Amino acid sequence: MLTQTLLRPRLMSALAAGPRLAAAAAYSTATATGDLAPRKVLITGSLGQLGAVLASCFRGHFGAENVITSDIRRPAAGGGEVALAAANDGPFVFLDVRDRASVEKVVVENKVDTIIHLSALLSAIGEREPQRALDVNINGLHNILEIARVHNASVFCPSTIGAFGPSTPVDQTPDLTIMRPTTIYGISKVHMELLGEYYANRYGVDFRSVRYPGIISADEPGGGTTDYAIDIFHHALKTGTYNCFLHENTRLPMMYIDDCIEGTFKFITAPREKLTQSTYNMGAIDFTPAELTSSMQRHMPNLSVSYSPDFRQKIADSWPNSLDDSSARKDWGWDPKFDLDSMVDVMFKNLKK
Ligand SMILES: NC(=O)c1ccc[n+]([C@@H]2O[C@H](COP(=O)([O-])OP(=O)(O)OC[C@H]3O[C@@H](n4cnc5c(N)ncnc54)[C@H](O)[C@@H]3O)[C@@H](O)[C@H]2O)c1
Ligand SMILES: C[C@@H](O)[C@H](N)C(=O)O
Repeated sequence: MLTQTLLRPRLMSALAAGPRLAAAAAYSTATATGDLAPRKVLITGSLGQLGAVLASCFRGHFGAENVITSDIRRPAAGGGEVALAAANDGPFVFLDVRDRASVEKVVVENKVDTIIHLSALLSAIGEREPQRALDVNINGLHNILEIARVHNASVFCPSTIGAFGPSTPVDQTPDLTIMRPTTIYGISKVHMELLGEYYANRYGVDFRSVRYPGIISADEPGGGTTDYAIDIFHHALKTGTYNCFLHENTRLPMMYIDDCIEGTFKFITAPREKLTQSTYNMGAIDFTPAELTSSMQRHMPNLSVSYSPDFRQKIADSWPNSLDDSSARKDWGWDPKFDLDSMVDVMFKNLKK
């Protein structure tokens, strides 16, 4: 398997250009597996927690002008440097994924061949607004798959540990198992996994998905159940205290953003023939709020955390403790690097900056 790490001239000039561009370019060193042929990429939901960073990674490899970012909102002041860069460092268009004609126009006019479909309502916000979650997560996906079928584009759309449910085996949850989620988010993601596979088998669409755990980064999270693991850092640095919305012993699978981006880029660029399934578990670390607190107390011995579980506790209780990701490791070389302590160290380093 051809593996290459590229530190492109574009990254070198971004680093020379100053801190904002350098922040955006930081992810362009991700490793590709195999196919680095030129691509024309459309990313939906680009201003969210993952989209901004993925856009930076793809622009670093394929050129800013070849990666169109899009969202239903404009980058807000205070939305973070990487989110601003996602909109400002290359083409950005306003797109509502529920509006098929608008998405299709962008794909056709720009000869897009790769769609990274990130627009979604996450687990907690989905339970607050189930009808809007259905609309965005289901109708948006239908539009993307149809456009990909008609215009011969590949699709990457992430799934989640939220696709599992209370009857799923909780430890080392395998790729193929009982999937009866109880949130609208999880139901929409199981639908996405199955429909994507149908489009692959029936129409030959190159559809790929991974089940991410909770992703931890310095950027603002989008309204999920794993958000506590980000919020806690911000509160700790501002006030030295945090009131966690999950119970102290709630174990969930998690992953640091650098591993997420590195793995996602590897997966999307992996040769098709290496893949034996359309959706893969992507595990990394797992911990409880109490364990995260202990690790953070290495930096802040006086950090004080209290616990007031709310409606998100029920969601968390329906998800796995840890994932079996052996197929991802075997098929396309998934190899996460961050453990709990190294993730905490880098989060403090970045946030203090
Ligand atoms: N962040 C995580 O921990 C995590 C874990 C597992 C899976 N995922 C998946 O990764 C993807 C991205 O997640 P994220 O954390 O960046 O989410 P996010 O909530 O931060 O970003 C989602 C983006 O979608 C946009 N959006 C909402 N409705 C839209 C519409 N109608 N049209 C176009 N855009 C719309 C929002 O404005 C937002 O910027 C999602 O599919 C999510 O399910 C994320
Ligand atoms: C796990 C993931 O899908 C998201 N962070 C959520 O909690 O909803």
